[in-house]
Amino acid sequence: MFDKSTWIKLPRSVLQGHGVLDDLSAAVDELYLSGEPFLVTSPSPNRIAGDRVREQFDGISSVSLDRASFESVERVVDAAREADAGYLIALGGGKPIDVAKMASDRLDCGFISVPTAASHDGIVSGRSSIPEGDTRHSVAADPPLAVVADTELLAEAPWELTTAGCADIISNYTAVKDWELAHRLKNVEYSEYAGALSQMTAEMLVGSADSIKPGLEESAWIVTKALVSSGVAMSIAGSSRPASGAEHLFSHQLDRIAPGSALHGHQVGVGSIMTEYFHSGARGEWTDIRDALSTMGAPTTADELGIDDETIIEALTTAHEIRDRYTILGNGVSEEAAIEAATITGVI
Ligand SMILES: NC(=O)C1=CN([C@@H]2O[C@H](COP(=O)(O)OP(=O)(O)OC[C@H]3O[C@@H](n4cnc5c(N)ncnc54)[C@H](O)[C@@H]3O)[C@@H](O)[C@H]2O)C=CC1
Ligand SMILES: O=C(CO)COP(=O)(O)O
Ligand SMILES: [Zn+2]
Repeated sequence: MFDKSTWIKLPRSVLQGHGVLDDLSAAVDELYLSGEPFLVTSPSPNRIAGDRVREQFDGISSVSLDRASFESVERVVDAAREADAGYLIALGGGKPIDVAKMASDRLDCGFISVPTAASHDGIVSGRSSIPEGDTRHSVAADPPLAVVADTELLAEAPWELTTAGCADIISNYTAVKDWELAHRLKNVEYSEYAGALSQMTAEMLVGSADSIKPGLEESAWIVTKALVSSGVAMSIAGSSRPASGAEHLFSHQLDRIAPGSALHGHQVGVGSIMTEYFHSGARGEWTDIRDALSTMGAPTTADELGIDDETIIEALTTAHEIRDRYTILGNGVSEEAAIEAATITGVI
């Protein structure tokens, strides 16, 4: 008997372009939702674009969060219940979007993703990435019902947020290699479609590197398209595997031991240089990853991340502990091997 089955969940609408934030209520109308909207945001996005949302949804209740945590999810669930919300609107970077994604799952309602930064590929994905104690949970949740990505707003965000988005996409190269490795060695389920889409997304972004420059709205356009595509790859896979390998484990570990030091995308980019070295050796493709990051203005060294060498080595040697996800790090790299990789690649 043929017993395979899959359920791919994707957004119904993706609006991307200049000024589309003002079409948010029209996009919501198209979804035939019932009940009141509830806004989930964080301080800077709220200051920058909160009023443009409030103008379209009279009297909308909201919560502004400082961090992504299970406690923040509970706060949103309680406040949204109190406001009798029918659906959530997530406005901001990766953190409010991840929290709203998980809260909407708990509340059994939909949410709309309104990114204010092209900084991460969780804009569209059906995963929520939430730290807790010594681990990091990649929680299955429904993807947004709609995504409203205003390239005018995204282009006005600090440039480093856009370079973080570029680096989150470039890290797909090593994430896919880790996934293939886990498939070969551990029989982890692998999707050719999701793997190919994720890799192609990284290749297309690198191919457009010359058009990714500060002050160009087209940059926000190109990067956001790539972030959407990478999120779709995660939805096809039903896992963050296509976009999250050992370089993400390294970044999650940095979040634990050096919280708030650097942006998620920048950390995974630097991680990718070193994990590519582990995959293919001194003459391997790590130089391509480093050069692509550097062309787009993303950090390639510990110094540029603002993190000291010892912390980089600690994160690299302990990254495999953060979650049960087989990668090139296997059961852990030794301190000597980590120092050699970080030194040869110029990270430290
Ligand atoms: N669920 C998923 O599939 C994925 C989740 N993530 C998660 O997303 C998070 C990383 O996303 P980030 O956006 O880097 O984090 P973030 O939400 O903390 O944003 C970074 C900073 O940029 C500020 N910001 C956002 N938009 C701005 C604007 N227009 N102008 C000025 N400041 C602005 C925020 O207030 C914050 O201080 C991590 O927690 C990561 O684990 C990342 C990728 C995929
Ligand atoms: O950041 C991600 C993809 O870019 C996904 O996050 P996780 O590593 O938590 O699954
Ligand atoms: Zn990421």
